Amino acid sequence: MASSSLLRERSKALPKLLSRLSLLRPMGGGPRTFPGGLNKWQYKRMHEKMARQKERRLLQQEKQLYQARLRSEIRAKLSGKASRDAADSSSSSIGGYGPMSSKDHIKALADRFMKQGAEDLWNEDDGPIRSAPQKRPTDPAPPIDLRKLVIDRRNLMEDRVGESRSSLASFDQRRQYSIAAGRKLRPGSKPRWKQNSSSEEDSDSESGFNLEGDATKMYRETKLGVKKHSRFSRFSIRSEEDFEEELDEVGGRIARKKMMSGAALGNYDVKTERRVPRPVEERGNFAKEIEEIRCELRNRDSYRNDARHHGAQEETLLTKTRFDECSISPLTIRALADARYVQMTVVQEAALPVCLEGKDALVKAKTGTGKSVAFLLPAIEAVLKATTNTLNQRVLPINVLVLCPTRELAIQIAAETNVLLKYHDGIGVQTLIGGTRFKLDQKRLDSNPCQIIVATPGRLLDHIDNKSGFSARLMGLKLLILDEADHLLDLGFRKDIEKIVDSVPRQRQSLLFSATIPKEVRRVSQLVLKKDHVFVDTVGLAGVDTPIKVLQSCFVASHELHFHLVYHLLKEHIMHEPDYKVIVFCTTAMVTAFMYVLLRDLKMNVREMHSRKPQLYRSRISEEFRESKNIILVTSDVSARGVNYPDVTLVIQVGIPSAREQYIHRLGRTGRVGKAGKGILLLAPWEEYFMDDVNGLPIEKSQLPELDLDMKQKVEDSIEKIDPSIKEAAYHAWLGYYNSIHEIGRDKTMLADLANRFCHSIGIDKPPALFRKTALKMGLKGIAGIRIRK
Ligand SMILES: Nc1ncnc2c1ncn2[C@@H]1O[C@H](COP(=O)(O)OP(=O)(O)OP(=O)(O)O)[C@@H](O)[C@H]1O
Repeated sequence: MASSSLLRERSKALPKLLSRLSLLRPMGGGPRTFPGGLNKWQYKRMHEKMARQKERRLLQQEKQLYQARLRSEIRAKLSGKASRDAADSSSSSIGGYGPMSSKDHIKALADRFMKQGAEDLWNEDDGPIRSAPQKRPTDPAPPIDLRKLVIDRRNLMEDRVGESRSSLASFDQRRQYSIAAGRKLRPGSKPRWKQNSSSEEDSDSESGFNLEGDATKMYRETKLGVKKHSRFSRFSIRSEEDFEEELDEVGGRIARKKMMSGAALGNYDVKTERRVPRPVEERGNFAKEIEEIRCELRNRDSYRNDARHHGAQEETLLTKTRFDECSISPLTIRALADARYVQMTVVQEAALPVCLEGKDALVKAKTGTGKSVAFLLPAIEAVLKATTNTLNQRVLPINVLVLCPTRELAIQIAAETNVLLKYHDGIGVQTLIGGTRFKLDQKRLDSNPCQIIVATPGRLLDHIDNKSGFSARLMGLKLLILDEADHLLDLGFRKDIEKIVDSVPRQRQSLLFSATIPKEVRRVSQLVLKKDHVFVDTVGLAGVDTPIKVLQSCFVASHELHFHLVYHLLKEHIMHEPDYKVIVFCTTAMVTAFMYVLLRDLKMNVREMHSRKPQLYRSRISEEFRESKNIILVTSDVSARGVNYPDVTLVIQVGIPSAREQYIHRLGRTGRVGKAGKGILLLAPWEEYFMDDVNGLPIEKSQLPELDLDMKQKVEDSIEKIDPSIKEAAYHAWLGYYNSIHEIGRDKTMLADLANRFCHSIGIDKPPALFRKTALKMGLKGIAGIRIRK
């Protein structure tokens, strides 16, 4: 018995032994298996990938060291310490100023990373973040400086005079937007396409980043307060630092000028420029002046509202500048004319000169104002320029990469590119987006090589990592574009963007576009942009971020009434708008699914779109909604940004948007290209705090309408009929969404209570149970009102 079982064991072990031996076989002939059951090629590719990753890691470290060193040198130079250090240390000096001692270098690095707000520049490899030293609580609050208040008031008066001028200018049909640039245009100078030939001096100053030249020039210009004007006198041109400072100054003027990036130069970038107070006798009665200041401040808001009101009538989108005035290919101009694009929009007029010049730019313009064309034209020019140099290359390089946050947006931009490429036979564009088969992408790339790729970050990284030869093609990249840049630089996408930026050449032009650019994004934009990039802002600090012709209102009602209200508002709108086209935004995919089923049951012509739907379905619905009238699209945030559905008459947002920016983008699906539109925000009473986040936007709080009893009953009957699994999924999704919102998610007991109220509103009495793991992850285990699955 024993010997037979031994025999059986041995016979089992034999195949394993043989497979191990096969690894040791000499090279040549016959199939071989490698550890993990990989074949030879998979094994080889795995090793190549690992080697690439290692190389990338090393490069990254080296890059960081280099950049840190460079920053230290700049800092040392600006503080004048370098020469002393050079004298102290025996090491050689570069260009007249020596490197810092290692001690100073470490101190400088610490300064730079410990600066408040530098967390975004922190890298995993840099080690843990420590908070900046806090101000001691015992520090007495600074006394109110009455003199400063009076001086501030004078500045306020100046601002007001400036504003009334600009408002007059707007009556004069002139747009106001600002370009914050490292290089400034001279008074009366023309944009590139208007100049016969650029002077040598100009091209010298633009070539490369001359540390000394640029910094000194910027300093001189900022210090002297030089404001230069281009041919487009309506552009106010400011250095980026001016702009940053202005942002900081909103709450009251600070007599300081910041130079270079605060995060990069530590304290050395702060120049103190004292305002000289006027002698006392000149100042008159302080008390009276202070009272006037108060009055001024009170009036200021109403004055701005007035200006906005007038602006609403005056805002025009198209400028007098025509596309054929700018130096783009005649073939593109023909295509533009075919698409009936003759005059430029404001953002195109402002951004094209900068982008065509080859400068890095961060561009902010309202939703629906033609940003896509503003970056696609330079994209085509970049390909044309690159093609002349790459005619004989065996592999066709990818010259332009456009990154978008959503698949629908990528498809739309590729379609728009094709419109502009109508007469360019040799140039192609392709999309790389999730939700399609990877193999199909590969086939398309091989059979139909293209120079322009429009991609979502995840799928692009798949190709970089897994498609042999793709990274090599990316080495020909000349222009990187981030559409909806603030979203792409958000935490959700940032890591992917960092990886993509690491996979493309450093010598490239980068353009970032969005309708919203929060301050924090301006800081991290340096992940992609060069330091001397240009900031083109067609909205301006005093401007409103939303289209002026869109009427915005807000209803506050308890959850139980939300679905009834949505139905009522839709009915009303349909009655008054024969060609209605409505988008209803919900907080999550599953809440969207619930809303869709409800409205469908209420016999509305409704479609649904969210991330849980297959890509083919999403594309079909997107196309149908674009082409149709008298239709309602219920959607999650997949449709919030960039997608251009023409003639949307109403946007309803149910529940709080994830951020102010998201509110603006969702609203921007209506009122495109200067058209009129309507936006309604529907909040529960406890969500009303969001109104502070959208402070400054012209949203009017509206009275709740009387709800018809029959209609109420109808909605309740429909809710009753909805499948319990849809309701359950909606509850779970709702809980997840609000848990992730800081203001609500931090008080778990309250969250559970609110979730129960939502539960009632969708017709469930008892909240559905959560998986133990999910509850743990969400920090909801053991919270009253949260049920856990047994
Ligand atoms: N010069 C032009 N003349 C007329 N129409 C234009 C012009 N440029 C763009 N458009 C139209 O403007 C509409 C909006 O353009 P686009 O989608 O590029 O806006 P956007 O600024 O990118 O909006 P969002 O911020 O929502 O992404 C499109 O329908 C486009 O066809």
